[in-house]
Amino acid sequence: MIELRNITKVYERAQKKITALDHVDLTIDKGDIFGVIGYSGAGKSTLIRLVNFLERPTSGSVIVDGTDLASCSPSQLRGVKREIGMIFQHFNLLQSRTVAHNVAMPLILAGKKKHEIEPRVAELLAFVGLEDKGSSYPNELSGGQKQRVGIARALASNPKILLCDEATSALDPETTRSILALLQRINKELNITIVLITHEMSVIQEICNRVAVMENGQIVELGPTLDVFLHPTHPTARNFVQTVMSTDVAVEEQMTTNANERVVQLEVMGDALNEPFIDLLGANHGLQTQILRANTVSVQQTKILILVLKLSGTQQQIAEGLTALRETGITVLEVATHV
Ligand SMILES: Nc1ncnc2c1ncn2[C@@H]1O[C@H](COP(=O)(O)OP(=O)(O)OP(=O)(O)O)[C@@H](O)[C@H]1O
Repeated sequence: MIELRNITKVYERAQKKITALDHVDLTIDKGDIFGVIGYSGAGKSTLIRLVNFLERPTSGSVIVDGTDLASCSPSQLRGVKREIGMIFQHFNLLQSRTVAHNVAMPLILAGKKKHEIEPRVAELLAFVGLEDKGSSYPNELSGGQKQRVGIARALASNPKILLCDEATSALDPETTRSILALLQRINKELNITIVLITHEMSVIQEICNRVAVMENGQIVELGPTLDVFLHPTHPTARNFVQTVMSTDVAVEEQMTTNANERVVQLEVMGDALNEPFIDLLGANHGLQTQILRANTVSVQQTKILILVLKLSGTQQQIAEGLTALRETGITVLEVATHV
């Protein structure tokens, strides 16, 4: 649906060159809620603004729905852009216009007639839960309500893609959750592909099915959100994951002094969560189990239990116990044998 091919973007300011994007390749599929995360200056805004050609690449191609944007005439480009809505951190509403007028803006600009605009605006306001706010002004609304107006406006021209530029960064956690739930509805009910940029891993965790981690204009980690959460490889990805869950196994946890001990990390999800697997390690395999650490985390409504266990028993008992765990569908990572 969206392809960025070998994109480099260099800004020139006062004869200084700043490489904001450095040979970026990225494919975002139809139906994705795709998250881009990175620290300030990583290149996230530049990347998202390329998708609707608010920025043009210095080199490389931006392909949206099969169309190479560089090859479009101005009128073709306007057509492509109409299919891409965008919402912003600071909402970008016209303060002197009513909520209804703000939502109607794209329709007015597209030359729609009043009798078409009014029912569409009412429908959009109802969709975002602001049916009674049409005649209010933006400064009479809360931050969350303002973002709902921004969302209604972005949806007015029936886009296929919605770009979200730090859309929840100015909102409190509760309001953030309600806006993220609205974005999920937009993705599911309206079949709109969503690309969002954020510096908060909790946003990625809540709604994104795939994520790219950026640093210094490059994508340093890319994959399904669950994979990146469970097995981040790049230090920056690991740092972001650690803002919402602990992943490192402490040094003391890795120490076992006995050849008949093994420290393992288990990742348990789905049906395996209902199994008495620790009891079975004792009952069926004669193993003693000490829980060193237990964490639960939810990624996109999937609950995961992460356990670090110290198992004590003969080598054979341990091997059989680990096989039984794997057969239950549990992922077993061996943290350490003995030192
Ligand atoms: N219009 C511009 N002119 C010059 N340099 C720019 C411009 N826009 C961005 N940059 C530079 O490009 C780099 C990437 O910026 P970008 O805004 O894409 O990063 P970001 O990850 O979105 O950061 P933030 O989270 O702070 O918005 C930064 O070094 C920034 O200073």
